[in-house]
Order: sequence, then C-alpha cells, then structure tokens
Amino acid sequence: MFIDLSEVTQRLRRMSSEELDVSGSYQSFLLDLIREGKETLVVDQVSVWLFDDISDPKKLINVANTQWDNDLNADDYPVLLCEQYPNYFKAITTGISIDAHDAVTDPRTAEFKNNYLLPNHITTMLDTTIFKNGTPHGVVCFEGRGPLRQWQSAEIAYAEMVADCCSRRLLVNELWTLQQQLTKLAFQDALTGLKNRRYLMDSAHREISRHIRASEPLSVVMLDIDHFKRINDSYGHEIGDVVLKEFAQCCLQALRAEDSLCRLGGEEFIVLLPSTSVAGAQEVAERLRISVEKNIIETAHHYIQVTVSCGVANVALDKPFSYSLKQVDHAVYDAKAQGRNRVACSNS
Ligand SMILES: Nc1nc2c(ncn2[C@@H]2O[C@H](COP(=O)(O)OP(=O)(O)OP(=O)(O)O)[C@@H](O)[C@H]2O)c(=O)[nH]1
Repeated sequence: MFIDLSEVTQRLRRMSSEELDVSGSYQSFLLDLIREGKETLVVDQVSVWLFDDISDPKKLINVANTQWDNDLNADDYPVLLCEQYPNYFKAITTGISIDAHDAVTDPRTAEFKNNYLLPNHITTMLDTTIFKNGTPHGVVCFEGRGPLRQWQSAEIAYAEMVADCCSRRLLVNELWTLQQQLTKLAFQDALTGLKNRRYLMDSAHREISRHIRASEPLSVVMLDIDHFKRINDSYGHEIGDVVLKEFAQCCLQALRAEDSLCRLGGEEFIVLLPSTSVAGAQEVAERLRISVEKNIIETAHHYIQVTVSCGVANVALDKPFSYSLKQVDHAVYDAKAQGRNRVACSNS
C-alpha cells in the first residue's frame, strides 16, 4: 500500500508550530490528533499511552483511544503493567519506533498475542515513542486488522511526528498548569489559604466598577484580632499561626460564598460585601464577632479563645479603594479604643 504523506506531514508540521489552545482538554487534543492519524495511515485503531512515572515506569496508562465514543474519566483509563510485557517495554524505552509488520510474530509485540492481538484480530502495529525532556514518556500505537503490512519509512516518519505533537502538547500542558498554580499562589495567603492583599486590591477595583454600573452599595469590614501579640508571646509563634488559620476558617463559615474574605497581613483581615449597605455590613460584622468569640480553638496543649475588633465602612465608589481602607482602619481603631471585641462604624 502506498500513501502520499507529503501533504499531511506538511499539515502536521504547521500544526505543531502553531500556538496551542490549552483551554480544551488534553484528551480532546489527543483524540483529534489520533483520529487524523487513523485516517491518514488507514489503520483500524490508534491509542496514546503514557507512563505512570517517567523516572521509574511501572505501567502504561491509555489516555486516549480512537475506539472511545466519549472522553473517559481518568479513573477508568486502561493500564498495561510493565512486568507483564517486558519485551514491549524494553522496546519502547529504546525510543526506536516499533514497526511490527506481523505483530503476532514480532518479538517486540508477540507478548500481546493471546490476550490482545488474536482476540481483537490485530495483525500489524506501528508504535512510536512520546518523549519528555528527551526521555521516553509514552507511546502512540497504530494498529491494523486484516493483511500484514510492511510499514514505509514515510509512514513511520509521519507516526513519529504524531508522537512529537503529543510530546509538545504534554509540555505546554505542564507549563500551563504551572502557570495556573503560580497565578493562584500570587493571589493567595500562604498561611491561611485565603486570598491576599494583592487579590483584594485587584478585586475591589473590579467590584467598584460593577457596583457603579448596578447602582448598588458595596461595604467593607476590617477584622483585627485582639491582643494577638499576647497569643504569640504566651504560646509561641507556631500556635499563633494555628490561631490565625482557625480564625480564618471560623470567619469563612459565618460568611456567604459571595463575600470574599482576604488576609490583609498579620492579624488583619478584610471582607468585601457586595450589594450590601453599611447597616447590613454591621450585622455581618456582629455575626463574625460573635462566631469568633464562641469559637474555642483547640491546640495540642491548650484551648484558646480570641476576640476580634471590627470596623465597618461603606466603600466610596467615587474614590480609590485605598480611601475606604483608611476609613475602615479608623473604625477598627475606634473599636479597639472603646474596649475591643466590638464593631465600630466609620462616620464618613
Ligand atoms: N503567629 C503569627 N503572628 C503574626 C503573624 N503576622 C503578624 N503576627 C503578629 O501579630 C502581632 C500583632 O500585634 P499588634 O499589632 O501589637 O496587635 P495586637 O497584639 O493584636 O493588639 P491589638 O490589635 O491592639 O488588640 C505581632 O506580634 C506580630 O508579630 C503571623 O503570620 N503569624
């Protein structure tokens, strides 16, 4: 059989040079790629398999298959154990393509004879290695039924290019995941897992314009744990950290999902309350204050109770958010001055 591959090879090379759209799933990208591979090489089935652990592979996981009607859940991916097919695994890890024109007798694929090839009438296979950082990471399997097939060098080159496209997509996917994680970390407070100050300033900006458009009030509550220094001084900094984490959880439980709680720094926290008047925000702050007071924090050797002073302010929609932050900070100052464990409202 002779297939002119120059055009498809061109298309694959162009495709491989394009910006990858990572918004779709990795599996759907692979499926598109191998469906095209199946048509191009006129085979009956194409599948992609990845090693579980590139540095110490124990099994191959089938992550995409042209036989599947729908995306499979990762938990349902079929697997091949390396120890059951030692010759095949050895062949893959050399990185050299397996052009098994007669898969039943080829020493690299004969291990599959009884439990896979014969029952599924697979006669011929072409397997090309997927690399990651120069190390074999998986394999793309082209399988045919019917007459045996002598694989042409252009067909092998094409199949290798499909595997290289998988490699590239894998790499881009990892970079993208890493980037997502970094973005998440940049906006997250490492200790409590809450959003941080950077996130607050960013989201306040967006919330202000949204509330201007909707002509709705936006309020802010600042929470400052009372005498927190004493906690550190009495029990140590580590217990202080536990108290901060427990405090954050306690507040989260007392808030609606749309109210975002952020850690401003130290023992200071902020809640932005969308579509909420100052009176509403005062109620929320009072609820938070009571929840914190009632929450007994259990540590290895101590039961710790803390209280919190809260300031409440209406966010001035015509001013930068830093202005409202100052207002609410003054309100907290008032609450502290009046004896702590209370809510004070900004008078502007
Ligand atoms: N454990 C721990 N302590 C922190 C962290 N960030 C800030 N602190 C401590 O929080 C304490 C804040 O103390 P102050 O600003 O004096 O306030 P306070 O003791 O809470 O007193 P009032 O606010 O006046 O009620 C300081 O001792 C800081 O070292 C943190 O991430 N972990």
